[in-house]
Amino acid sequence: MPVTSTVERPDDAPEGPALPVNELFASLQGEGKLAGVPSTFVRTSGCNLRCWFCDSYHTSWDPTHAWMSVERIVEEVEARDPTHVVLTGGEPLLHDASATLLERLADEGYHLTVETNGTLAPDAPIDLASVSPKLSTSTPTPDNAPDGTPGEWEARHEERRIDFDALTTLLERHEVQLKFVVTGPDDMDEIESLVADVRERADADLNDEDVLLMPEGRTREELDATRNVVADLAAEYGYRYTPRLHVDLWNDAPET
Ligand SMILES: C[S@@+](CC[C@H](N)C(=O)[O-])C[C@H]1O[C@@H](n2cnc3c(N)ncnc32)[C@H](O)[C@@H]1O
Ligand SMILES: Nc1nc2[nH]cc(C(=O)O)c2c(=O)[nH]1
Ligand code: SF4
Ligand SMILES: [Mg+2]
Repeated sequence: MPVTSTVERPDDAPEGPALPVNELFASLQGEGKLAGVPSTFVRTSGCNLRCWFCDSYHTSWDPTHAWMSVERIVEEVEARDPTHVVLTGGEPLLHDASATLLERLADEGYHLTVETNGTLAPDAPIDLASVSPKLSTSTPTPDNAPDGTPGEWEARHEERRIDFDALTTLLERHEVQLKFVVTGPDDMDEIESLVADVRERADADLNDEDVLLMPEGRTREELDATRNVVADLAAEYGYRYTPRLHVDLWNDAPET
């Protein structure tokens, strides 16, 4: 199992700014306040966290990818003729070249969403920062980690998962949605406390309608166990519920 937090750049990577790309595809935005909007997705590989439930295993626990120059990525995006582009991962903001890509895509006039775990806040043009801070229930343990032995990742994940400086910087610079992966009612105290802390520290407002509860689940069957529980929690606490449309529609098949 790889234990690197980023992915090595090989000698034969393209010259200049380039990114390790796990997949690039057109679909509907499945999550958040833009759910349902046709969008082109660029998924980078490599993550600084290791959520036990990560639905993108091949960008975190076992990263696979091809290195693509930023110019080639822009061409592949243009070929799909989108209005909305979503940069995701893995953790896309780990890579310096993500800012370069976002600048190039902003020049082309696309609406840019970045899906991020909220531990990094580089200066980059972002129309919607879709921030998913990781709760304590995301931490890998020997019982739930994909290979049963999280080893050093349990401590590393726990230490890194919340960075208030990054969270407040994102909120002050961009339109933000905070999208929590919810496993059940026991997550709510932590969410309430995190939202209160962010509000206290940030020089920008965070409305309840921009706090989203998303059911944990990689498959339709897993969502069957969480969807209604989480929808009821959203109604009870006054936060927004977000579905996982790509799981409901396509069971999270690759390139959806
Ligand atoms: C694979 S992550 C990539 C972006 C970034 N690393 C992050 O975690 O926000 C994309 C989105 O999927 C969510 N996600 C990952 N695994 C999930 C699961 N098993 N159930 C629900 N959401 C999940 C993340 O919280 C995030 O909102
Ligand atoms: N359709 C679709 N919508 C998404 N929204 C966020 C995604 C992600 O993996 O970041 C995602 C994804 O993987 N597929
Ligand atoms: S932060 Fe995102 S990409 Fe990284 S392990 Fe967690 S869900 Fe997966
Ligand atoms: Mg996904």
